[in-house]
Amino acid sequence: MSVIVKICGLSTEETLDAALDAGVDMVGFVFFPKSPRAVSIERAAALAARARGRAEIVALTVDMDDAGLAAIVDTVKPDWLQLHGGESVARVAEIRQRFGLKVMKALGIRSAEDIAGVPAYAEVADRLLLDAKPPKGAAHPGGNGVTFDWHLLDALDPGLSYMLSGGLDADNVAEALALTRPFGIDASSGVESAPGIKDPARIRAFIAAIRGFRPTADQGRTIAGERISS
Ligand SMILES: O=C(O)c1ccccc1N[C@@H]1O[C@H](COP(=O)(O)O)[C@@H](O)[C@H]1O
Repeated sequence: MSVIVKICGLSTEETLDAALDAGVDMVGFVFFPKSPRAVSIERAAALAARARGRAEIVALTVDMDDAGLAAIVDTVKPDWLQLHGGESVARVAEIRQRFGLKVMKALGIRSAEDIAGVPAYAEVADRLLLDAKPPKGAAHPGGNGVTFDWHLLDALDPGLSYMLSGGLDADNVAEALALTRPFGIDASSGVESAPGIKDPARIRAFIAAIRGFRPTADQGRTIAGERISS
């Protein structure tokens, strides 16, 4: 099974088309007002309509209440809700139940302690996204373009499925893939020319780097399949 690719924070037709034409699997729209990638619900709905059937549509939210989530779900009609804040295990389960959509929970990783908290979320989320913890004082919990020590993921149960993000770009994604075993890869700032400005050439190069990655024999790498919670 090949690694799936998500490009997050798209906001224009041109860059959305570049990702779709390059074979992206998931496209993400950011509903976090402080982000340079934030889009209105109406803008996201138009972009989602353009992408539907070609890639899965992800609505990225941060500690959003039910009314805000309902407005996005009703108008954008995403396939996934990405929860990128401090949502508790119980809140993730509640959102999944209430909206009847697949839920991807993003978890920030900086230390071994952060790894210890991952399995509980695997019980309630349809997918996990392991991202770098934001630098101290960062204005948003993701999209900061920073990597983390990928070796920390060695401590995870090999059967646990996850997507990887955090500072990934065309230059470092092969190394990340060689050291980890993600189900999918997600990037935002690494495919931009400036914060919030996606770059079609960088999107193409990033997806080509992932599609062209071949593990060496001694890496003996396996990709864990999806773990769908019941
Ligand atoms: O992209 C954002 O602006 C954003 C804002 C708030 C929460 C999450 C956000 N992005 C997510 O973070 C990952 C990693 O970003 P990057 O590649 O390091 O820039 C990104 O893929 C989004 O899922």
